[in-house]
Amino acid sequence: IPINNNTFLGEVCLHACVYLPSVTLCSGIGLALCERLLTEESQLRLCLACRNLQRAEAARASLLTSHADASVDLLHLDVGSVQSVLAAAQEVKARYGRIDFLYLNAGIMPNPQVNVKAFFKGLFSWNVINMFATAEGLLTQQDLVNSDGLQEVFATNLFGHFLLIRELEPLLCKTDHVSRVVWTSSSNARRSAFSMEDMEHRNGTEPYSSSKYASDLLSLALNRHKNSQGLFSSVICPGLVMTNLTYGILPSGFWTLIMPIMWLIRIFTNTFTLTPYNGAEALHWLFLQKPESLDPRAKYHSLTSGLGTNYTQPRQMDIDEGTSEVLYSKLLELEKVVRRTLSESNADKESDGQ
Ligand SMILES: NC(=O)C1=CN([C@@H]2O[C@H](COP(=O)(O)OP(=O)(O)OC[C@H]3O[C@@H](n4cnc5c(N)ncnc54)[C@H](OP(=O)(O)O)[C@@H]3O)[C@@H](O)[C@H]2O)C=CC1
Ligand SMILES: CC(C)=CCC[C@@H](C)[C@H]1CC[C@H]2C3=C(CC[C@]12C)[C@@]1(C)CCC(=O)[C@@H](C)[C@@H]1CC3
Repeated sequence: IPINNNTFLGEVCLHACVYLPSVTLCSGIGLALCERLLTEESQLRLCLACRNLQRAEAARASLLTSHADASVDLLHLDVGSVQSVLAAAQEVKARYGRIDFLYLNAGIMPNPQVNVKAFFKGLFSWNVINMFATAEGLLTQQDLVNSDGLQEVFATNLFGHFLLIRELEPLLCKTDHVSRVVWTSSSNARRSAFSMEDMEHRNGTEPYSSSKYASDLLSLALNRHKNSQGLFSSVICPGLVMTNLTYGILPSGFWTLIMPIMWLIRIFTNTFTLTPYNGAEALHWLFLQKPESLDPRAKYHSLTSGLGTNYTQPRQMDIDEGTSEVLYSKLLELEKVVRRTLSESNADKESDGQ
């Protein structure tokens, strides 16, 4: 089945398996991306990996409404749980022979707090555009420890994805085939929010910013280690998109009030993509690119002009090889620890059951 006009996947392919770790019920950047990919290439085989199968079923139904012949599989995956990631990866390996695209889209920002004073100070400063694009200095979150003993934001936004890639290496790293992983990072990613001594961000108040910076570093390391095995990694920022994540930052009535202002600001700020469709621009654009033509040090931004035209722009990330290598080694170490802990606790459960 010819799957698209781009040569990087080969002229003929049995099926393209595009794998998406999260989709929100009839909304969100993940679902918008699925819509756009199916519009681009109806022969794709999508697998929606979601923690809530009811919502996943609804997302699937909405995709099939507009693409009746599409092939859309579902998979249960809570990317914030080690056990769930391992089980989901087993299932993927049993179902599919290869993966062309792995979109790492799941992300959380729990208990966000806006620094109102900093917002009004920023509003009347030269930094105002940057503040609206990155929320630098505006947002803090309260993180929790999950049942694996990991910080929840780190586990969901970074480590679960890392573990998934590690587990899926047999499908992603094939010498005769090119695979792609795409991280939905953020322009909120900031070097100063990340500390190698505290990569889980146990002691800070910006776990979201820290986890997104870590994903930027990890993508660089993955390219260094895996390009020779046919795996290519890229990073995007969708801009400011109105989704559940953003609505969760302020009370809903407040958003209704400021929405007209947001649309007004959008005329001057191309990072205000606002709709999930626009936010998925860079994800969709990457789907059409040859991996060798991409810059491993660039973050690809979805942007929308004042006139409403969508485009993708690469911007250099504030990352370096040395730091990315140290993070990669630390993640491999942590992987060993969580695997050992999990097998010990499974052994304990078995002996308790006997
Ligand atoms: N909105 C924005 O302005 C920006 C968003 N981003 C990033 O874009 C990505 C998508 O977010 P967005 O669409 O905005 O927000 P949504 O909250 O709409 O989507 C986040 C998705 O992640 C899923 N998810 C969260 N935790 C898990 C988990 N443990 N296991 C599996 N899936 C999970 C959610 O599932 P469920 O449906 O079950 O809740 C949801 O579908 C995130 O990584 C976010 O950080 C980056 C920059 C800006
Ligand atoms: C009136 C008050 C006190 C605040 C209203 C505006 C902010 C809530 C708003 C300004 C910049 C926005 C922003 C994001 C969320 C909402 C803002 C803080 C993001 C953090 C959402 C998630 C991301 O990853 C970023 C890229 C966004 C950057 C800008």
